[in-house]
Amino acid sequence: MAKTLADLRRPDLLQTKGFVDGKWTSTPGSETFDVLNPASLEKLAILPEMNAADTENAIEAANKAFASFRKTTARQRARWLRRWNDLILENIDDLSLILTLENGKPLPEARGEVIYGASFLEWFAAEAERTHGETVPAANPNHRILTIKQPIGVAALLTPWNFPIAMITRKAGAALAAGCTTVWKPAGETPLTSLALALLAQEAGLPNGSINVVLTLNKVAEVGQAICDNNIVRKLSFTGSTRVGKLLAQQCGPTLKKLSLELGGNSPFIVFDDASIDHAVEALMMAKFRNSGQTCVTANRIFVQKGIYNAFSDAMLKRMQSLQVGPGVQDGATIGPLTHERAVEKATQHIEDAKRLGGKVILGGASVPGSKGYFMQPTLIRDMNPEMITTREEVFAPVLGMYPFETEEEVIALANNSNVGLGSFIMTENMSRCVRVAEALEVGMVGVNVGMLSACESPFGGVKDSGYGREGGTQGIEDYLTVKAILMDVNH
Ligand SMILES: NC(=O)c1ccc[n+]([C@@H]2O[C@H](COP(=O)([O-])OP(=O)(O)OC[C@H]3O[C@@H](n4cnc5c(N)ncnc54)[C@H](O)[C@@H]3O)[C@@H](O)[C@H]2O)c1
Ligand SMILES: O=CCCC(=O)O
Repeated sequence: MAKTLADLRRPDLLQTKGFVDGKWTSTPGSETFDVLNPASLEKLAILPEMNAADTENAIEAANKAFASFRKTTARQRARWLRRWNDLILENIDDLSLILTLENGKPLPEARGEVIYGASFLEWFAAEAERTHGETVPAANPNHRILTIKQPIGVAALLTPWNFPIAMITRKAGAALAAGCTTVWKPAGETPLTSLALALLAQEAGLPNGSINVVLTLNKVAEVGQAICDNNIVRKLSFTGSTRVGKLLAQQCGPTLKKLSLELGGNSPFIVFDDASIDHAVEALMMAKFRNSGQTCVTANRIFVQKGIYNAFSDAMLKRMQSLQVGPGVQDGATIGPLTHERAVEKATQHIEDAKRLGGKVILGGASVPGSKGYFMQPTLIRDMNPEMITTREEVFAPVLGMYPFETEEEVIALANNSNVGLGSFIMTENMSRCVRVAEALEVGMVGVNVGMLSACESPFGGVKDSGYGREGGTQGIEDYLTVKAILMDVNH
């Protein structure tokens, strides 16, 4: 029997209200929205549509809490984060199930995301105590200069639907470790995991008001504007599309908030003639099909050198034929539904466009007929060329297009011919080439003979229209800190 919400060991992890100042809240008579299972379109929960006034209350609560939270010791915050990490891992079965039901990803992948998400809490718990200042040699012999790092203030954390657990822990772990209090706005499609995380954070002892969760699906523009306009919010971190990232950056102009924007990508995946085919195929399976292709760093343009093109394409076809499309709760499913309907339409348009411009579909090529949910067949297209839409736009679906190339210089130019620069992947046994190409790519991250760029200890982020700021790594906490210089006259 496929699992449902009735299988939760702790039914209280399914919360259906906003979370403000440590209390579950909804305004009586307020509008509501439905959270749907993208595999079946069944309703999972009905949540309150929160509005600008609710958002202001959440910001006020975070501000009130900041007065005392900022003074807590880093060690105390680290203890809370570690306890939160432990509680998340203790409840991994329930969190994975809620994640699979609201987002669609297969249960084993959901478990992977829970572990990945929790790892940011453990990482930032340790980083909390490493936010050292400096002593600076002063030019004036009577002066001494120190720097200290302090929490920037209330942080607004806006997360997408593709990694609803890991994206919030990556932001909130850093913010709370730094001593900031937070207002979360999860994607309306996948808010249930954020609510479960907030509940566990409260159990871990994090003080009231340090985490507040605002819920909306249809009033997202109003809530987003209320966050941007509010002077109390000193930091905004957003993961999502470049379009919305630019809008938020404009809206935050008047209040000069510090921003972290982790936006769209268009990752090149480059296979050179000297690559190990088996290894490159497995790396591409990971880079392309994680979360059914809905990852900001997903391999989007697969460049394969001519000498290996046919052999690689045959091997990839064979490997892709083993993928199993199905609801994420179904045993053996490796490709779940896409998270919303727009994604199926977009992928279908990309496939039709590639066909029209000479691409050859050798596997899949359409949505899954007769299914209620948002299922797309894993699709392999050969003979892609730069005129096609997927060369410029991320497809965000299990659709893989292969482009032939001849030389290293040519593929670097092709890879860099993009307005975004987030992830990239290089497959080769030649280490000198790895270094040359990695240095030449205009991106924030390069995977060399790996299909995964994600690790809590590694800085994650992009260049160009992929945004700015880094999450994770030693850099992640810095985005939530300000440096204060203290200049002293020691002969006074
Ligand atoms: N970088 C990523 O991880 C990521 C995540 C989601 C989507 N995307 C890209 O964006 C494309 C479109 O997906 P989408 O339509 O869900 O992305 P989107 O950018 O519209 O939505 C992402 C998040 O932004 C929020 N949002 C939307 N409008 C907002 C506003 N005015 N103010 C504040 N928040 C707002 C949404 O609620 C959601 O939480 C995808 O196909 C993909 O290419 C990238
Ligand atoms: O899609 C955005 C983030 C994915 C990741 O952290 O691996």
